Amino acid sequence: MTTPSQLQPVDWSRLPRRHAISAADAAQRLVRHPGWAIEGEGAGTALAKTYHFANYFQTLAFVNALAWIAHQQDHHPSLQVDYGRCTVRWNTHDAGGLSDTDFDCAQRTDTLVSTL
Ligand SMILES: C[C@H](O)[C@H](O)[C@H]1CNC2=NC(N)=NC(=O)C2=N1
Repeated sequence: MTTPSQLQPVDWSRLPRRHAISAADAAQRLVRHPGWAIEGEGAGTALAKTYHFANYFQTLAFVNALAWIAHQQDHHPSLQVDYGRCTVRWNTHDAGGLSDTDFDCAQRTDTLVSTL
């Protein structure tokens, strides 16, 4: 039987360094990410989107699949989980705001949802 300890380790050293991007730059990038919104300000600025699901089980299945992306990318979103929806907020605390990684992970989240 395969257990999590037998999975290949993720080589996080290959991930790009994370730099904060300006509010103007973030607003420009947002147009390429339908349904996502920029919330908050300063270090608390986040890229947010709410996804809707048929029931609690499907919502949690999404959360578990997203956990794999978070693990691979070494980037961990804030999640608000309700019965049939989940709000995902990407923010880079290391950079004190938004970074390329947040937009990359937003795209990965959309791609995941499109395959569920
Ligand atoms: C040491 C570790 O790589 C860092 O703390 C990572 C982990 N996960 C992270 N997740 C998020 N959302 N932002 C970060 O800056 C971040 N940094």
